[in-house]
Amino acid sequence: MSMKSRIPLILLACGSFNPITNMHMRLFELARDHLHQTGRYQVIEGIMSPVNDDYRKKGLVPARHRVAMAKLALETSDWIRVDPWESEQETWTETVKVLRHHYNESLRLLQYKKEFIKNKQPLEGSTENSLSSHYTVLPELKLLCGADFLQTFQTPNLWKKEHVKEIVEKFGLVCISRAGSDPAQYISESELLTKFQHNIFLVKEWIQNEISATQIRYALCRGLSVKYLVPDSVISYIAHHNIYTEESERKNEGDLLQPLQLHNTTVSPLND
Ligand SMILES: O=P(O)(O)OP(=O)(O)OP(=O)(O)OC[C@H]1O[C@@H](n2cnc3c(O)ncnc32)[C@H](O)[C@@H]1O
Ligand SMILES: NC(=O)c1ccc[n+]([C@@H]2O[C@H](COP(=O)(O)O)[C@@H](O)[C@H]2O)c1
Ligand SMILES: [Mg+2]
Repeated sequence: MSMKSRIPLILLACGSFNPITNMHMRLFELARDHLHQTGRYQVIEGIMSPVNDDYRKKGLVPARHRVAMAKLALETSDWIRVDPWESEQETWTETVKVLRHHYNESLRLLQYKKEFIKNKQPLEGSTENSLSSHYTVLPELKLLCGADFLQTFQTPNLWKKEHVKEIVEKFGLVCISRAGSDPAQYISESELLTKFQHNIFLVKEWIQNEISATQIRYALCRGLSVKYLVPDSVISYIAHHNIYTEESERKNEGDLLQPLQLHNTTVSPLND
């Protein structure tokens, strides 16, 4: 199958990115390699979507900083970008709705490109660009995550069942291995995930590491080095704005709307 006849695919990663780490960016690289090796897909774009401040996870610093850090980190990527849409909404947005938004955006872009072709106007950069070689094919949009994310599907009241169904049935998942998580087991334990297994891509990271944003924040609070774990540009930004401190780590502490209770309480503004 030539690259041209492959299905164009967009990867979307949702999370706190508090702060972005080298591993967050590696997720995209690992996923793209894996999908290309299937011979069926061409990954055309990666989107990182930092969660809204209203998610109220402990230690979550303002989205403007998380977005700014992700932008700095992704300056060296020619295919991954950060999208602030989710972080700019009035409240927290459930992940399936973020997927729907970006799916609709890719539809709009396709319509726009088709208009250009109809009017026989030359499409900007249409000769070499791999993005525009697919301008008449609707891309698939898949949710990119780590194996611990898959595990949260099992947490009571955290995800609506119809949302999980829509994610795996309509969109699809690409899940990267993570120490301490066994995604194949989570799938086998879930009737729903088993049913849509064909739409869940499990990717093994052979070069194991255990970078976690929480550990990065702890190191920063203690004045320890995080060099080579997050990009230098992000380290400078953190130092310049003094973002991660003991005080920032106490943010949302004891909040009744901690993520684990998202769908558990009637007073939560996070419910619809
Ligand atoms: O400690 P926290 O604050 O939870 O930070 P984190 O490193 O888990 O990072 P996020 O929650 O922001 O994760 C965003 C996504 O990245 C995934 N991810 C982060 N670090 C990873 C790692 O080392 N290996 C595999 N997946 C990872 C994670 O599963 C989510 O799907
Ligand atoms: N019901 C839902 O849609 C739901 C529930 C819990 C977390 N999430 C998302 O999963 C991600 C989890 O990120 P963290 O691992 O940083 O907590 C966030 O993007 C959050 O919005 C979605
Ligand atoms: Mg996490």
